Amino acid sequence: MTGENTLVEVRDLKVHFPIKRGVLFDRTVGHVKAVDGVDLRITRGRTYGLVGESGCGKSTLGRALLQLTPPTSGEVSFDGVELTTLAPNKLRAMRRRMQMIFQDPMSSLDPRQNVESILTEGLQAHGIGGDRDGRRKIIAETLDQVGLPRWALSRYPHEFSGGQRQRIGIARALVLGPELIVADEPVSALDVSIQAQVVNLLDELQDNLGLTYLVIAHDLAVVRHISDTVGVMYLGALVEEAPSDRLYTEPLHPYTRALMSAVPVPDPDVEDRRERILIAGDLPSPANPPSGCRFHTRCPWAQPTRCADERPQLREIGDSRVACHWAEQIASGELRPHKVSVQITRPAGEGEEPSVVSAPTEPGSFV
Ligand SMILES: Nc1ncnc2c1ncn2[C@@H]1O[C@H](COP(=O)(O)OP(=O)(O)OP(=O)(O)O)[C@@H](O)[C@H]1O
Repeated sequence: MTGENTLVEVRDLKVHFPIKRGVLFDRTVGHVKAVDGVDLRITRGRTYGLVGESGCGKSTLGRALLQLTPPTSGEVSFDGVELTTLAPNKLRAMRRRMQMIFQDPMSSLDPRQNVESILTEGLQAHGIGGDRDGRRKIIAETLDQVGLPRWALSRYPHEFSGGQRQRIGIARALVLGPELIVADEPVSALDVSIQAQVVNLLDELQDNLGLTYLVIAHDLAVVRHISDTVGVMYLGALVEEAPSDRLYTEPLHPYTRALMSAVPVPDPDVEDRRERILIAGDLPSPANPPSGCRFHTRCPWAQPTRCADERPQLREIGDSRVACHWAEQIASGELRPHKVSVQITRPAGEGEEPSVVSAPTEPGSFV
């Protein structure tokens, strides 16, 4: 049952894209299983961060949640209303309450429209604000909220810096008074110095307006700062979900452990001696995912039983949810990793190049 504070609930969501072949007649020869059975809940007023490497299905999940990409199966409820079966006119009205922010505002903003026109468009489409004066009032408030000056209204997207353009993108979403914002890589196109400003703005807007966020990012640092809960995706499915701090201090799934081991540590001494878990092999194709646990082909802890033939479901361990048959035994050290390289970066001495030393892992050395 949907809890009182749950704004979004996703159940067994799948998005399979057909792979077509043929010159005269399109033949479906397979499916890219971009999202393949995701369950998650987003609490009202909170931020859910979604991480995972490129191609794991994060953007497709975000778009399917907003019904911008039609799901193949599964359910998405928003404030208790099932979206997947909603009549198009009702869905349109619902869309005002769910907005999206994109990675690259330059490609998502029409270069021929000035800022006023960009912000007016949505208001008109949804019949918000009444007459011109009413709309202007809403737009002026929105500009204040995102920290853009009034003179911005008559300017065009190319006249702004990357950070300011992202503020325009945020204003375009905000002007409609949404409750949920799906932010797909909101800062990854920006200079590092600007990223923090935009992340802080999103934080501030959440505090002031009670917004709920789904933030999609490959950068674990961005997600950690902003998220209450983080979900880790691998090949179309969640492998772990936990309160943000818990995920970073006690990752339980082997894939999460590997991702975390790649995050730089601010202390240079620790950083120099930091061990990295290297995941073997390439990301398998989502058109032909491995049987059983999708990660078993690359997992340093893969076991001869269960992993290859039994797909692990997300199950609760403490306040995390983990899709690994062996999570407890891995956490306790009972199971040791195998055939893994640990990489230690040695700092360069004077006149030397920094060197990377790879060595076979002592069993359990990074448990
Ligand atoms: N419209 C589409 N038609 C066919 N395949 C698609 C389509 N959109 C995405 N895919 C495929 O689905 C998989 C997941 O893509 P998606 O963009 O959701 O991943 P992602 O984790 O957001 O990656 P990135 O960060 O690179 O965008 C990829 O293999 C991608 O090629």
